[in-house]
Amino acid sequence: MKFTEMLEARWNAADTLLCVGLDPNPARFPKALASKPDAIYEFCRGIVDATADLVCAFKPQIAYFASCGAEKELEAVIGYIHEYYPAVPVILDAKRGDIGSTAEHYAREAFERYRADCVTLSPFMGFDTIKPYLAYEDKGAFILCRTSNKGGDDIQMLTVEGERIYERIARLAATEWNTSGELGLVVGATYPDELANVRRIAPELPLLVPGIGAQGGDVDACVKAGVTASKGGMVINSGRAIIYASAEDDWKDAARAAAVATRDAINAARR
Ligand SMILES: O=C(O)c1cc(=O)[nH]c(=O)n1[C@@H]1O[C@H](COP(=O)(O)O)[C@@H](O)[C@H]1O
Repeated sequence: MKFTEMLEARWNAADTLLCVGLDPNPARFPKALASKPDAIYEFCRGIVDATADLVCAFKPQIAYFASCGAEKELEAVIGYIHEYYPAVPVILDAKRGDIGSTAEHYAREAFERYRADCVTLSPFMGFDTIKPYLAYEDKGAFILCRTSNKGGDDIQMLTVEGERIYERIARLAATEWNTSGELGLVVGATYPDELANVRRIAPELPLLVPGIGAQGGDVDACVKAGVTASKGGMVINSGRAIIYASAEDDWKDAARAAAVATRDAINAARR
């Protein structure tokens, strides 16, 4: 099944646009896990089990695993999601971008080694660096467009040939770059005006929207700005605000409660 079909099916079946970000930071783990050798895997598995019915996707961030030498745990977490929650797509947040011959290896890493359904990519080096991922016809890729951080202004807001760079990226991803039909865009919840603009340029593309929760993005504003005509089309990510809702013994229940509240706030905003 293609990534976009899987996402569409999940949006409809579970009635949720929430994505939980798996950004495991041992310094913030519950005390009960701190001394365990497989703490990263156990933490992610606990969060996955506590929230899977509430999400349209999980988004593991590769740096949190790689910085701890925990690539095997990342493989295992993604394998666990596929085995126990096969309807939930996994977006590997790797933000890759390199020349084609190297990109082929990054694509293999994401889709064959880690078995992700989708990956995040930087468009900075141009279309030939995106192409190797599109060769995996069923797999998705979210292209960075208008990122949630302040420094995103430095380049993404520059005007070139009458349009902002983020607008050009949105237009390319919606048209000539989208040869597989599996592209989406990353747009921060922290910039609802630009989010609305991206939605005008790309009326149907899936949008991965980080920046609610710990980064303070407004749920209501971002949902109203980013939904498609049929009130969907968004993968709204929250990481820290959900996965670190408690560091006590109730960490799984607290993560679930935070995820329920976030999913419900998103759904209230789109109805
Ligand atoms: O591509 C991303 O996921 C991403 C893009 C962006 O513009 N801003 C952004 O915060 N992210 C990622 O989204 C997650 C946000 O996590 P929280 O701020 O904890 O909800 C992190 O994994 C970031 O790396």
